[in-house]
Amino acid sequence: MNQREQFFSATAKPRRWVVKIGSSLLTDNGRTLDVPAINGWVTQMAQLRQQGIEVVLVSSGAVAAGMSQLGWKERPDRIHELQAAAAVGQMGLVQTYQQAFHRYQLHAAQILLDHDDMSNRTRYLNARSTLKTLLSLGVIPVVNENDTVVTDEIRFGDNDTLAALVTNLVEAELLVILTDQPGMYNDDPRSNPEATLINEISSQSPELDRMAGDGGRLGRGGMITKVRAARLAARSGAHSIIVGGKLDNVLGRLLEGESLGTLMVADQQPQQARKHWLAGQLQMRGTLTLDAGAVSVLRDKGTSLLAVGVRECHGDFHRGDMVVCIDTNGDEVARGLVNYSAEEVRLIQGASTESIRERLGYKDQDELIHRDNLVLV
Ligand SMILES: Nc1ncnc2c1ncn2[C@@H]1O[C@H](COP(=O)(O)OP(=O)(O)O)[C@@H](O)[C@H]1O
Ligand SMILES: N[C@@H](CCC(=O)OP(=O)(O)O)C(=O)O
Repeated sequence: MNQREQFFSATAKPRRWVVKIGSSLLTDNGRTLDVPAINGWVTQMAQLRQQGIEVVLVSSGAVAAGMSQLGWKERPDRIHELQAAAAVGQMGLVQTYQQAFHRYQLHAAQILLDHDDMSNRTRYLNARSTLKTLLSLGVIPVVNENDTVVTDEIRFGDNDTLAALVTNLVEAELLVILTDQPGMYNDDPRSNPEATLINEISSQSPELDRMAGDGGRLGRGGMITKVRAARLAARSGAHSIIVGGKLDNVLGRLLEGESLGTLMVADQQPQQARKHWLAGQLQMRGTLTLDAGAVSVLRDKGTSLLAVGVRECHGDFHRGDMVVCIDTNGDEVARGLVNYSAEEVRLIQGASTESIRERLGYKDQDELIHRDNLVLV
């Protein structure tokens, strides 16, 4: 069994996907949004949902849609004009998705993010909680770059990186990048007709850089940003597939394990990768000493950490910071992203969840560290 067959085998099918649809696909030759094509992908995503797959959609297309609404024929060079076009176009883009998902009784939600949201701990945690809540509600988040506040990303037209960061954020198992080519070739097929399609390759392979060349036409990110995206996604253990978005029922066929496009394999085991990712992502800001009961439920039952199980709190941390949890012997038990600041933890340590509001005057979350944000050591 090769990697792809293993990955899509009945028992191991990836359950959470990020699907990225690029500018080169979404626009009708760069002119306007290709609504029939969008309806087709929405149908496929609705079918994935019916099979219990959670889907986060990362969709480009705001600039192109805005250009068409404003009657612009050429993509402007000035950043503020691109930003204005994106602001106009984003409305039509989400409306198109909303209407398309509505046909399947599914709700779509608009999420606009920038890279700073991913490196700022509090924003990271908030974005993650919102996305995970939407997924648990069966809603399809439709993510795009917050083009009003970024410059480089809109200039380079790169939503591939954003899609990879979202893959890390929600710990998706698979990133599917739909594009205008059937997959990644060993050279740019536009300039080299001899180029051959790569079926499967490690995302770490150094050859990929040479093969990817430079940017494509409309989106301008080209294959190199997709290769980098696959490497970023691999940090949290996700495989990536770069594949032709116009292939008939492409998402359904991928789910069936059909060998389409290029599978870029994350070499690390997902659990290991996730552990490293969480631990490496953020600096440790504090230490919580847990009582024996908390240690045992964390280890044996995989539950969230509640305030009642915390005996001591050291360090000066904020909501969203990474803390290390130790037992009373000082041995490390887990690491995780904490929902309350050190100051707050000192007021609620040892207290029941019901009494948090009484002690603080408010309650943000029941858990001190949610199990999704906790990695056992
Ligand atoms: N090795 C390669 N394999 C496939 N496509 C390549 C390769 N190198 C460069 N490209 C170019 O990348 C383009 C896709 O990138 P881009 O236009 O940014 O798409 P998107 O808008 O989907 O992100 C292709 O049309 C192709 O010309
Ligand atoms: N965020 C912008 C541009 C993003 C973009 O084109 O990225 P890509 O599809 O990776 O080439 C938009 O929605 O138009």
